[in-house]
Amino acid sequence: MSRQASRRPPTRITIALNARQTQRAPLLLPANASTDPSSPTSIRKLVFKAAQAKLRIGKPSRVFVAGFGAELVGEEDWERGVRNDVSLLISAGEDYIGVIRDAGVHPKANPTCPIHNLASAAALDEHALTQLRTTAHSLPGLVHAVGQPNLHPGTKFPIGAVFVSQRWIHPPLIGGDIGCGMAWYRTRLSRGQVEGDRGRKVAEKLRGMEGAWRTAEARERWLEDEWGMCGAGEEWDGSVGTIGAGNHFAEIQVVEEVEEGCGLAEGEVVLLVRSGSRGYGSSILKKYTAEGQVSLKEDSAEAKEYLKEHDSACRWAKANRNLIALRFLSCLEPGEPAWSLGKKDAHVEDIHDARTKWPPVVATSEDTNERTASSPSPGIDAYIHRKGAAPTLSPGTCLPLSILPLPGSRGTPTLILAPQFPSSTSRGLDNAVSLAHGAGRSMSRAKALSTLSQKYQASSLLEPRGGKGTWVVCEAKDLVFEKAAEAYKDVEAVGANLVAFGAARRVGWCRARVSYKCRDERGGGR
Ligand SMILES: Nc1nc2c(ncn2[C@@H]2O[C@H](COP(=O)(O)O)[C@@H](O)[C@H]2O)c(=O)[nH]1
Ligand SMILES: [Mn+2]
Repeated sequence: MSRQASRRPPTRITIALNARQTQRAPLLLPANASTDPSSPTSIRKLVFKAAQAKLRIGKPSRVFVAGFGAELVGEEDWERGVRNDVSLLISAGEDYIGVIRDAGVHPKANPTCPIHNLASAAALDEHALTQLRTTAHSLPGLVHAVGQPNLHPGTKFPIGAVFVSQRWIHPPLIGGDIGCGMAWYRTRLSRGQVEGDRGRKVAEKLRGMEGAWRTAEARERWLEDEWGMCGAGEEWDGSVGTIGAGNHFAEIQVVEEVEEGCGLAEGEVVLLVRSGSRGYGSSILKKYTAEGQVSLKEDSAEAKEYLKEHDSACRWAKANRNLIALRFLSCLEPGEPAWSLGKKDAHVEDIHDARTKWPPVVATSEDTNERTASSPSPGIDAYIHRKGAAPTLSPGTCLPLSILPLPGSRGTPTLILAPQFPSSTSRGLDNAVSLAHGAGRSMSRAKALSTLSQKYQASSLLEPRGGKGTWVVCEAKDLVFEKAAEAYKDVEAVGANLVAFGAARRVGWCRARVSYKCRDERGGGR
């Protein structure tokens, strides 16, 4: 077991008999258990062993996810299906028993919901496409679905997808990382200070980013914005200012090329932060899906509460990104007065707001209140659910955001995209006023770990080579491979899809010099 794996918390699941679901038992899965069912240390073996001992099932042979009925067969199924608090039903060979508990989920609820697929044939993942179609046609109230070119499979619902609904809200289509987004922050560093071997020195300076920031009072103050407090209590607020798991990162990038007037300048050094609402967002998702429900009726008390909490988590996520940036920039630019004040306003951010009018109304800068001729009818209230996608309109004003980042991976470029609203896309309606917010995975984490750890020495993935790559701070060995550049789709192809569709223009690109994921702050070096 690696040192890092032993430090990761175990996954809490429940196992139950498929044939008699009242017979159940809790089970803790160690972090180093493998999702590969053929491995001697597989989760499947642990689950079967526990089922024999605790549930007294003679010959367990099949496993289903309770409430969904999805069978866990291959490695990808195990990787997607096993999460904290999931209930697995163990079968002795019989088919899944039980109703699909999702409130309002009917296979033909929406047979006519239009689906726009922005991905080219080369990037298509059949499983993700099936999830996109099934979701669009089964959840109530969906009026529009979009597969972005970063489309890839999720546990049940796809990632890199946008779903627009009326009268219904579907929290799982947003997921647990509510408000996950990106922001570029200006730095005062010059290109020369981060180029080549100097990048290593910059990486060395990045310390003190892990763990709680300052005191509980300081964190509470940080979580106050123009609308008041968005703090969620110490259990969650303790992690504000930390990057967290998943594909989150903070990266020092040089703007290699950019069109004038976009808000970034060629040659400048920027910090790109990607993070979300950490444990707070996932606690909200859990709360509203605890009974296995997927859909909330817009006028229900639950839906109203969810929206309130969703908005608060979006504000929390934004405060989190700002604080991460503060922590980084105060290492890099000690004494910089703007940073000692805390918040620096020179940044571009994708802002999440679920509510909108449908069809969307793209405002012009001349008059943000007047509808453009392109919007065919006064909109009706709708909800845009984005997972792995970013909005292209600023909430409130409905003005187009000038630029959005499209990060590839720690070793490949981040494209600078300008959202477009041509009539060929019905003024942004076809792509649901959203763009892919990353290249997306081409390999599951498990596959990346098993194949890339055979192919590369970890150290070779942590340094730039031949003008490519970046200095990487990633002191968790598994993550070196799971997040290697090869585990992601080709960002240029994903960007080209968006451009070909008419959803964006490529106005420039950045290359990372230092990419920060996590540091072992208990004394270990790289
Ligand atoms: N520039 C970087 N891009 C990265 C890194 N790790 C992942 N990524 C890209 O961003 C998205 C993350 O999206 P998510 O919704 O899956 O969180 C991912 O698809 C990659 O394309 C990185 O270290 N640097
Ligand atoms: Mn996220």
